[in-house]
Amino acid sequence: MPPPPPTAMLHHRRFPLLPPLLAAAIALAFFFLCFIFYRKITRKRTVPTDLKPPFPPQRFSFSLLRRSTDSFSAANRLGQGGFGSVFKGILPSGQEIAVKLMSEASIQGEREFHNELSLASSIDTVCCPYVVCVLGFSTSDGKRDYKLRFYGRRKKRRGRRLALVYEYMPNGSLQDALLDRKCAELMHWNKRFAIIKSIAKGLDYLHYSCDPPIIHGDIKPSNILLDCNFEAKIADFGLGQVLNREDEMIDTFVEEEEEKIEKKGDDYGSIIEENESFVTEDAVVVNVEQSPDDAYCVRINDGEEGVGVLETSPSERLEKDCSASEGILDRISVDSGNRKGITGRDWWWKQENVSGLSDSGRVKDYVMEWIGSEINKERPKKEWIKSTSSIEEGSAKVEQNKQKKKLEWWASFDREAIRKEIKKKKPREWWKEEFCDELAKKKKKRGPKLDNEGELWWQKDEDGVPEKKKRRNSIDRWLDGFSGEFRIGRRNSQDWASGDIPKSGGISSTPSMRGTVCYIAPEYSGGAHVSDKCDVYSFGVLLLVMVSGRRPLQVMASPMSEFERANLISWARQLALNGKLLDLVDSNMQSLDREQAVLCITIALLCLQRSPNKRPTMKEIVGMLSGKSEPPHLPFEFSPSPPSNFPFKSRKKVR
Ligand SMILES: Nc1ncnc2c1ncn2[C@@H]1O[C@H](COP(=O)(O)OP(=O)(O)OP(=O)(O)O)[C@@H](O)[C@H]1O
Repeated sequence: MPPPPPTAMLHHRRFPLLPPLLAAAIALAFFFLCFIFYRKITRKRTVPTDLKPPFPPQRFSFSLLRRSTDSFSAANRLGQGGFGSVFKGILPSGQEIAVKLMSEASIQGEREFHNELSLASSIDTVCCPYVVCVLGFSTSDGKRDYKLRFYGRRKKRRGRRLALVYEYMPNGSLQDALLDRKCAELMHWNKRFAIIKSIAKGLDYLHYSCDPPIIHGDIKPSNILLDCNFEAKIADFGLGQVLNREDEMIDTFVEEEEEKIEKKGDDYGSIIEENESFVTEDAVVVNVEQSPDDAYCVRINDGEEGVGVLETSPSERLEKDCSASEGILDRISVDSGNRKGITGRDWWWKQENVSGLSDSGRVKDYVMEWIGSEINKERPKKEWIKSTSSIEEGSAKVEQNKQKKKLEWWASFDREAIRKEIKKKKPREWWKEEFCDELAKKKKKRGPKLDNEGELWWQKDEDGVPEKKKRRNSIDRWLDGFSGEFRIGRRNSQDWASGDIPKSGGISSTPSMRGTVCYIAPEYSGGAHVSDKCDVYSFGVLLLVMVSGRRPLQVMASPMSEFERANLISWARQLALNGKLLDLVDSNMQSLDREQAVLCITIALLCLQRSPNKRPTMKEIVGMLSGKSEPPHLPFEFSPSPPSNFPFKSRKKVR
């Protein structure tokens, strides 16, 4: 009898595939481990080692940001903006950072993300220490972000997460430090003047030294951040745009034409004046601020159907309809009936902390009354404020005709023809010689911003391999889709209008109007091209806020005495007319330099002129502030003693 085969031999015969299967499993495990090891290595590369500018913003891994901010904990939350929250984080190297986590649902947030990154590559924060440095960004791919549910099915946890990483600014925003915390450091004139100069230099850099030049588009105290020494830097380029000098020239041309028509007494000219001056000069009705408990706010908001709503209280309100595309005001009415419920348009009212006003309901009434009287003062012959019914019945037709006429007039401009005309008449304008030629020279020296394959720096992966050569995910395709918008330097207004999601969660900004109401230049709402003079206007408002240490619209506890000061801009103009500019200065200010304070207010009034052409450039303003150029004179209309033979009429159009 033959001996029984050894058990191993038996197994071998029973499972002939076992050895190759085992070998395959070991090989697979080996490859898997290699893959994990490779991922670890490549991930490590996404943690930038040297975060000292200049450098193009780097890609951070989302998990690193999550770890450095303690999972975006509430304790690390620095603030909340329109497109998401900002958190403090500490990198493994010990470097402090601020991470702006874009809100998941916000389309505008995605735009801001893209915009900020596109523009960040143009800003050299070494040359210009007055701009907050964007250290990097992170895009987490939602597809891979799963969590295991208890019954074993995998569920998508969240979508794509976008984050921007900035240098950390320990003293937060100017809004917070000056207006809310009222930091002692900012009560010294020297500090405030230094901040003013820094902001001016920052804007000058953006307008004239950046390649390409940039319009910030949203200058306001909450976008000025303060470092540990209370040095100011400009932040938040979410609404920034590349400056297009040609468009600016066309605007100048159109403005000149408007003025010609106005001089001729054309009816249409007066329509523009009415519409624009309402926004500009009676800024009280369009001002918006996140109010403190004791402040009173009036807001214009871009509603769902492109309707601008001016609200003064839930019970009384001013309402103004705007054309969604042009922002043309065509109807204004006062509804003085008692409103029981708060409609959708009253959302902002609910958002504001109105509890502080409850004991001073009279304040609202006074403000309302005052707004009415101010508007009546401005328009003594024309009944601007009427009951809703009377406007609808009586003047709807007239308004419609005016509106039609205005639209026709605008449509009559052939932009291409104008462009040609301008080039023919003035073939080499200063801006071409000084600006375009300089740009061309710079470009030659530095080489193009795009690499050989026409890719933007941030479209490349962290290891430098162009993204095109790799598998592209949805974020990349999306980013590509938007990039053209910035190269041509303009945004389509429809892009904004279609956003629908109010910035600041309905608190402070309105992206369809491209700025923050109250700081926004009047021509924004008139459908004009965005120019650097829009930043100049916002800088003017900021100057007044810095000198006075208060918000642009605010009524304090005692309504009657403070009443005429509610609107900072009107009040400043009034003081200028009375020759009492220094009354505007913050009463808490220490070691005031009166000459510098007067200089600042004068510059502010120059910046706040209705016509963008009349406003100084940021370069001129820097010259004035640093004493290199002649101190400016007040705009003639605000001069306290006009020649007696001149029929002076402040802020009013002679009709
Ligand atoms: N780099 C930073 N360092 C320190 N704090 C910051 C930094 N960036 C933002 N913050 C804080 O986060 C807040 C929110 O900033 P964010 O730019 O998102 O919104 P905002 O400018 O206040 O509002 P909006 O989005 O309407 O313009 C700021 O007011 C500031 O206090």
